Amino acid sequence: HINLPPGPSLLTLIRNASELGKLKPQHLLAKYSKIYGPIMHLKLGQITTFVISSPEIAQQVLQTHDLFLSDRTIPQAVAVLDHQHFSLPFMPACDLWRDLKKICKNHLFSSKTLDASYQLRCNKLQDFLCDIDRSSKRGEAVDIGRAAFKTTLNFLSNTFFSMDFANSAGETDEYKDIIENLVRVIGTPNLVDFFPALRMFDPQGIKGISTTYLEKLLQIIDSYTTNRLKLRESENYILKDDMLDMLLNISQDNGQKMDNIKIKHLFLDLFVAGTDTTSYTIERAMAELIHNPHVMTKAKEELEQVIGIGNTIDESDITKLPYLQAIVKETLRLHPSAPLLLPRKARIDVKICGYTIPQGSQILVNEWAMGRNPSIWDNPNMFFPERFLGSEINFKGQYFQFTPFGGGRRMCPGMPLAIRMLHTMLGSLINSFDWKKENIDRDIDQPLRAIPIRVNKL
Ligand code: HEM
Repeated sequence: HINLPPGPSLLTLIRNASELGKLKPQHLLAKYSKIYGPIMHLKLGQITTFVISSPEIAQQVLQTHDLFLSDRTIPQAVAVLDHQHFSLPFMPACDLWRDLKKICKNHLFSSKTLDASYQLRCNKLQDFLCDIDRSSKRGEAVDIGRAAFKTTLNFLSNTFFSMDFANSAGETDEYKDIIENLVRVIGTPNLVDFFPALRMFDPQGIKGISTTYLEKLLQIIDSYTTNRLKLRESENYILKDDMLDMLLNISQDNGQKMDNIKIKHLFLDLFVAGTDTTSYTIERAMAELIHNPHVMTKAKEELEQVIGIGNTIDESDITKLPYLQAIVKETLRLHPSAPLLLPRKARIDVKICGYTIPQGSQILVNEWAMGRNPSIWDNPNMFFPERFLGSEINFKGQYFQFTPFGGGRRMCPGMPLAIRMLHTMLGSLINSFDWKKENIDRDIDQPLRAIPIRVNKL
């Protein structure tokens, strides 16, 4: 006997489908949750989806039943060029996934590795501030999302390959185009995923777009890997402190664990998962700060006291800056860059709150809706970092009202690097410049353009 929770009928779903043009999926699902409750189901074509929007039920998914709910549904946008077989975020929780996750935890994102590549990121932070200084001298507005994207991309390409990917505005735009298109097509509800018979027709053109951009990025990564392999053949080659040499060493020692194909697909996922999320968070944080000048002032006061006005933030300063940390948390609460986390899939039938989640169904945790729920947060729509001061809530996956990096086995492995990038970039933007919005009538939800004014060091 299968006991499903309530949910909208097929007719309601079809009727509301047109709203998806105006509303994002998480907004529409939040509207449904208000009607049908914190665990509801939607059946469309071959996929039954469960949407969770309460911390207690999120805990059941991300912790209690994590073992059986840790596979993924694979969107067709990912199932091209064999990527589904190698994709860390989308493969099921299989042996290869366990190996890759272990490599991420113990090697790629360990404190030791991140400390070793710290100087490379410092240099990129200086380039970021120089770019903004140039705009400041010209009195020009900065497109914050684009500037943060360029720096995040170069943080990652230096941490991975010891080199800049984006040297010019043209290169930045090329990578931004590739990664934004991939994130968009992977996140777009695709009719083919619900009605596989439509696969041949690719009615929304999603497969075509994702093939084009995945191919481009795989080729770029492949050329860097091939180049490095040639360099490593030389007798006097000195190993670099980056992730590529670390993975090539693992592959040399154990070709079954790691090889060039796995390396290529892994880096692709790390670039796609790491750049858009981090730069979006920086852009939203700056939009909130410019909109809430008293928060900006308080953040500047803390930075002035701890590191001195106009100085650049060091990764080791982060723990001394509780208000800056609270700003990052508050931004992730209101603007989670993965608003529905990533879809999970039930390996077997699982019982939650007396309801059955049948094997094969998809589970979405609506992080966005929980972040704005008035029964969880006082004045949820207010940007109020103070709510996190003196609170033990963090984003490490144990507080289920706030899991912007997910939780359980599938939690984000890039979080330690994301934390370093977010705080140093945001802290330096606040401490080195005053900011004026280019167009005060522009809505807070729109992409941010702001004019920097360099602050003088004391
Ligand atoms: C603000 C920054 C970031 C946010 C908010 C974020 C958020 C997330 C979330 C919500 C998930 C899904 C977790 C789940 O299913 O429970 C995830 C997975 C993942 N993230 Fe991140 N992420 C960020 C940065 C990064 C960075 C910098 C990297 C790597 C360079 C990265 C790599 C990954 C990977 C590989 C996965 C898949 C893990 C798996 O399926 O086992 N992320 N991230």
